[in-house]
Amino acid sequence: MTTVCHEESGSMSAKQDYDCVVIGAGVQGSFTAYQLAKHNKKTLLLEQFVLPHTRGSSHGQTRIIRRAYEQDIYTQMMGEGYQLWAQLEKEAGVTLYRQTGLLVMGPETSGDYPLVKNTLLKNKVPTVILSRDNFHQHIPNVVLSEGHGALLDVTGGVLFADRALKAVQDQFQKLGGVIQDNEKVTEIKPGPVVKVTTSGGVYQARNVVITAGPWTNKLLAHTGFQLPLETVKINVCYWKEKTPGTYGVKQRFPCFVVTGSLESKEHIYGLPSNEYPDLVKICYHIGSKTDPDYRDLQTDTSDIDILKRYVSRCIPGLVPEPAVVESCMYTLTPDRHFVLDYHPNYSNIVIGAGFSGHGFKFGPVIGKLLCELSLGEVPSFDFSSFKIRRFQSHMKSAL
Ligand SMILES: Cc1cc2nc3c(=O)[nH]c(=O)nc-3n(C[C@H](O)[C@H](O)[C@H](O)COP(=O)(O)OP(=O)(O)OC[C@H]3O[C@@H](n4cnc5c(N)ncnc54)[C@H](O)[C@@H]3O)c2cc1C
Ligand SMILES: O=C(O)[C@@H]1CCCC=N1
Repeated sequence: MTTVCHEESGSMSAKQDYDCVVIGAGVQGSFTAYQLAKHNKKTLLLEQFVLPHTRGSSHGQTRIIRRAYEQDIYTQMMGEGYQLWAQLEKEAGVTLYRQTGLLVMGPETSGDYPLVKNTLLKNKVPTVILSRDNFHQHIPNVVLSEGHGALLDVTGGVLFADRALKAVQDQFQKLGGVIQDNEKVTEIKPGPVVKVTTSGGVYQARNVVITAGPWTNKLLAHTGFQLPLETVKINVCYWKEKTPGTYGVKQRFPCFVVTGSLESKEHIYGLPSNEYPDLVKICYHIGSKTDPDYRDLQTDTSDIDILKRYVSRCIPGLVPEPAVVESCMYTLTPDRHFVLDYHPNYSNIVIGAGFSGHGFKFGPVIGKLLCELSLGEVPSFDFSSFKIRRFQSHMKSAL
């Protein structure tokens, strides 16, 4: 059992016991805590900021959901992902997903486009391949670049991100889970019982899950370990429609990604106008290095220049100057694949990190896996691609 103490006027007063403490209430920590509570574990979810907040990676109204990926593993994980999102919609009585389709465009014979096409077809995902001749008929108001292929992942769409985070946190609390926000974890003392100190108290638990997004290495430093992670700031740009509704979610305009190649460095994605009237979200997938505690001091806007050129060339119905710019962060691994694993030195500490700018859609699947790892259960999918040992050479040089 777990003892929880709070320092009040210098004295320590005992509070509730917990089986597991989850650190970080972004999408991954919230789904992990929810799964643990579903398994009747007394779970505490700690968050440094007052919820909801906009300082990490999970805020904002929308995210893309898709099965279109270069690698089978993600396409297959999303098979279960869609089911788990639908389950949460049912439990919480809210709509979290809107199907729009995902338009994938990119150099037809090089880079990621042919890999994505192959994965979709191999995994029998409903897909429409668009020819240059019929592209305009299906997707008016978008210019397909010379040499690019185009296809539609029919399952793609928009996830209502803020609403989803609230829904999963509410369900967690309904199951008896406890959220303590405005409590920053300042120390982790590993051991058979892990001691977690926050700005508000001291907690002990047999199991801890670290889902701290861009702050992961700051927390892991307390355990004498570092992952090869890099945090980057993304300028989240919204572009005004010249004619309102041209690219609207109600007009069934799809989400889209432009895949890159060695020759074409465009890694761009967009979502239909929805959350702000007449504004389409279009971002560049490569950001500038930042410290999560000083995100606003990173003022590089070279990504916006790339986007302006792309918008004026390929999305002619938009004003090629962003009307709104917000901020968000990616936590990148060297290979852009996730970290889902036990701490290398402490088997009762589980780490979920490095979601590399594409983790939101997987939240329900990742929560399930991190819960299984924390409970010592056999994982329901093969997570070998996400293990820490793949970074052996990076870690040696980092330490
Ligand atoms: C601009 C942008 C667009 C994206 N688009 C998509 C998309 O279309 N589709 C998609 O699937 N994914 C997308 N992603 C990626 C996705 O949003 C992230 O992978 C995901 O949100 C990561 O969640 P997380 O829980 O790991 O991190 P976070 O959301 O950052 O959560 C970590 C939490 O830990 C808390 N924390 C950290 N340190 C402490 C501490 N010491 N004590 C207490 N709490 C602490 C933080 O405050 C934070 O709330 C996008 C990301 C960005 C930035
Ligand atoms: O994860 C996603 O689907 C989006 C789109 C591609 C780039 C990053 N995030």
